[in-house]
Amino acid sequence: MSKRKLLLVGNGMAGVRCIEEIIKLSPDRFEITVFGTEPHPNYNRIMLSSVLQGDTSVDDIVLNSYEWYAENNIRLYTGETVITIDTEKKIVFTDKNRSFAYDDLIIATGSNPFILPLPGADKQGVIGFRNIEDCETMIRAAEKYQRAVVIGGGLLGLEAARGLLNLGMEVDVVHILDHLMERQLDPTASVMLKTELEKQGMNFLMNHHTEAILGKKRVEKIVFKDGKIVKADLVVMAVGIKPNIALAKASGIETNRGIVVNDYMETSAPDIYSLGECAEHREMVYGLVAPLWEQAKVLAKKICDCDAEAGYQGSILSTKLKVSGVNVFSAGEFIDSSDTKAIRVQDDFEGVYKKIVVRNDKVVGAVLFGDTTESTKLLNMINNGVSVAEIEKVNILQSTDQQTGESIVASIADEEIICGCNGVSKGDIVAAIKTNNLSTVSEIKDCTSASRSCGTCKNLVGELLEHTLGEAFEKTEEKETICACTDLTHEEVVAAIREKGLSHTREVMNVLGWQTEEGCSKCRPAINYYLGMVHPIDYEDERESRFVNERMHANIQNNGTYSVVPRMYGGVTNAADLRKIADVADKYEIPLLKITGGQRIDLLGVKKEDLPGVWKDLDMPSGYAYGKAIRTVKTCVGENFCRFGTQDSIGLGIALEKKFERLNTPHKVKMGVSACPRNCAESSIKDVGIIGLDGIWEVYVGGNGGTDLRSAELLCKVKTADEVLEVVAAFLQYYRENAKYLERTSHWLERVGLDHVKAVVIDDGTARAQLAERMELALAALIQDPWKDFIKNSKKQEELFQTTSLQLS
Ligand SMILES: Cc1cc2nc3c(=O)[nH]c(=O)nc-3n(C[C@H](O)[C@H](O)[C@H](O)COP(=O)(O)OP(=O)(O)OC[C@H]3O[C@@H](n4cnc5c(N)ncnc54)[C@H](O)[C@@H]3O)c2cc1C
Ligand SMILES: NC(=O)c1ccc[n+]([C@@H]2O[C@H](COP(=O)([O-])OP(=O)(O)OC[C@H]3O[C@@H](n4cnc5c(N)ncnc54)[C@H](O)[C@@H]3O)[C@@H](O)[C@H]2O)c1
Ligand code: SF4
Ligand code: FES
Repeated sequence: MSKRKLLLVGNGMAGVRCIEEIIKLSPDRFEITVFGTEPHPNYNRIMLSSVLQGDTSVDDIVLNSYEWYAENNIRLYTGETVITIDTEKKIVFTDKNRSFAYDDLIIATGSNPFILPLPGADKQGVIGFRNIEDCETMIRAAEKYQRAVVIGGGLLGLEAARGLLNLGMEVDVVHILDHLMERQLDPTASVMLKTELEKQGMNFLMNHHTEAILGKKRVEKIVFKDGKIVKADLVVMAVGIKPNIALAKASGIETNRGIVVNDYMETSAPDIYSLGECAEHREMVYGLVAPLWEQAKVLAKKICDCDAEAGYQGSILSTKLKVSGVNVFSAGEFIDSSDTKAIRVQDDFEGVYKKIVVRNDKVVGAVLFGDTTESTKLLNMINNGVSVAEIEKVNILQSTDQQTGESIVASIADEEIICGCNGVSKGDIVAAIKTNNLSTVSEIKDCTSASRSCGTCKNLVGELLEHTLGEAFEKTEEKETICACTDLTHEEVVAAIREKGLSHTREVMNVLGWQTEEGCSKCRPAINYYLGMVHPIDYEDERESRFVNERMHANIQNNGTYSVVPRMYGGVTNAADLRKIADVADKYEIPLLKITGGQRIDLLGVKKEDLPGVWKDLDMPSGYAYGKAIRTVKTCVGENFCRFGTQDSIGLGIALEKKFERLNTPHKVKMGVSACPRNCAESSIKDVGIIGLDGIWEVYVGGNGGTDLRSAELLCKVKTADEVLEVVAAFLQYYRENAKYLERTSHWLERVGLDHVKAVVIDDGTARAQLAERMELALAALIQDPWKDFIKNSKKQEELFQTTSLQLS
């Protein structure tokens, strides 16, 4: 039976979550294609506040990597916007003049920030806060400018303001009303919040109505209705959001504030569904993630023809402010009304305020400030309409452990939600712990998604783990296992491979009692690496256990094309190679040639089916730009041409690259060789960096120029290039044998310490010689260049391009 074509418009949190649910229910039912305007895979938008506040990086908030799409056979078009839908012919049209037919279509286009239509709102430096680009704009502005104004004292405005303060800016928050977060807090909590944030350095302009934004090209000042003026180098508008309904409207689908859907997320057009912030259900549009998870489950069941039961019934909203040092929670109806009664506890000494709102003996809303321990319990009471008639009212506001000495998790029912951000219940977590023998919070995160987003439920998840494991908890908590498929750590798996002589992946999994049949995308590449490292001569690399870029020998790009980087030893090229590259670029219409940071030429935008032809015509070795392997050796000009040069940096760089090329390592390894301390090859931020002085080479290790910037540390000084090669061989072999898979040299060195590495690699001559010997063995066993191997081997071509037949001319 041919698969139905499922198109998702909107590569964001709601849409992709729905695809995940669909794949769980019916993995082979659909041929899936996803379009996203943003040039990124799906990421955790919630965490942008944490990125801005410096608590995490953009790389760490990716929810579904490009590999995930490839592994699930999902065609992804990033940077491409669907502009209209022909609902009769069932075709979508994109801004790249392409059209795609569908059987089923999901619209999950989210929201746009509301930008106040003020004079001057189009000036440079006036932005919303919605995506990675906005976040990066703020980070860049903070490097150059001093004064930021955030308009809007809601959740987003306050989280943005905290981030800008962390970035060193002075921040004014302009709020139109008397009270901050009036949509979530009562006046008492709001005043306490303002006091706390003022202590943190935020300045508030309450009751201020912005009239205009002034400045030449860039914003310089803002003016208020009362004539007051404040200086501003950056203005962030956080005054609410508008559902993004442009596509639905342009396509004749019924819209109101959002895209109108029924309880099964069906729109007015046949086979078109909608969910997330763009959808309007029973006259409600939501601006938080919890409702989206419920909608995603219902829609996945509907679209897979499973019983979607009563459908989506709407959600009760709850929020937590993500500003460090401030605990604020709000849920349901938090303002008193004539038919409600409230229980309040206020402790001005401790800065704690708790209020619950009760109607007809049922909790219908709550506000907590200062101590939010009870948030999960209260949210579940609200969601489940629990009667409090028989409960001593004030006890509801006390931790269960204060009353009974027991952890709060004991009193939570199985169906109650522990992680609101990801919709994970206590029952889900307990079942995951028991079925998969989970022993850490991080394993629970991998397995269930609980604590994957804002992280405020982490403590509760930890308590639940402790409660579920009981006696066993202490013993296992600190252990960092490879993944949820096993209880074993990286070190234990490597030791077992050595001791038991295990020689292939299946054997490792069977003998070591893996809890899943096929392993997962974390353990399979790791086992494959460890087997190759332990048995360099006999082990046959398992291509299917490698990440998609390594399987393809090229880097997949955000539009589904590939980038190809040929090797240029030491960053040195010649006229013949440049001519070949130019001819290949012309022949295959390669849209972009770019010099990389490692001094190589990157051919970007190569079509998958052109890869073999490109490799054949280039007739150059692979630069391994896609591999967990030795990447580039960057060199400076050195003594041959530079007047400061003391040594032959190019010669040494080429020798290093030729010696170690194609070597598999736990993570990528970059090197640099400079011929004087001016360090033009940036040796001090390389995994291995060499700096030449008169008659001496200094060898530095553990540097990193990426997200976790780290200076390399001096390992040793040697006199000759041969000694450099020997020391580097010993260092790399020690790293290969002892680091965890996917651990960069910088993290590994921080974990084990430079002194330890020096003691083995430098001070102990015997150990160094043995390491260098084992390195020689590994180098001798290296396969030939993968591109050359590939163009000669038709079986490999078939495997690689299962669906595309290739003719090599
Ligand atoms: C900084 C910040 C912090 C937040 N913190 C929290 C929090 O702590 N808790 C919480 O519950 N919620 C929070 N939210 C809200 C939460 O992120 C959203 O509710 C959620 O992302 C909505 O998901 P969505 O898929 O509906 O929309 P989005 O995640 O916005 O995804 C929609 C995607 O569709 C794309 N798109 C739009 N039109 C088209 C088109 N025509 N063609 C192709 N692609 C298109 C958009 O570019 C976008 O990438 C926060 C939001 C922000 C901005
Ligand atoms: N922690 C979280 O849960 C979290 C964090 C960030 C964003 N979000 C979500 O993202 C969305 C956007 O957040 P938001 O804070 O922009 O929306 P919001 O609607 O919650 O708050 C906007 C605030 O701006 C104020 N405002 C409106 N017009 C104004 C004006 N002219 N001048 C000054 N103030 C004005 C409003 O009074 C309101 O308090 C919301 O759906 C929110 O729930 C949630
Ligand atoms: S590092 Fe020194 S020798 Fe090398 S190019 Fe720069 S200045 Fe010249
Ligand atoms: S509540 Fe936010 S990650 Fe769990």
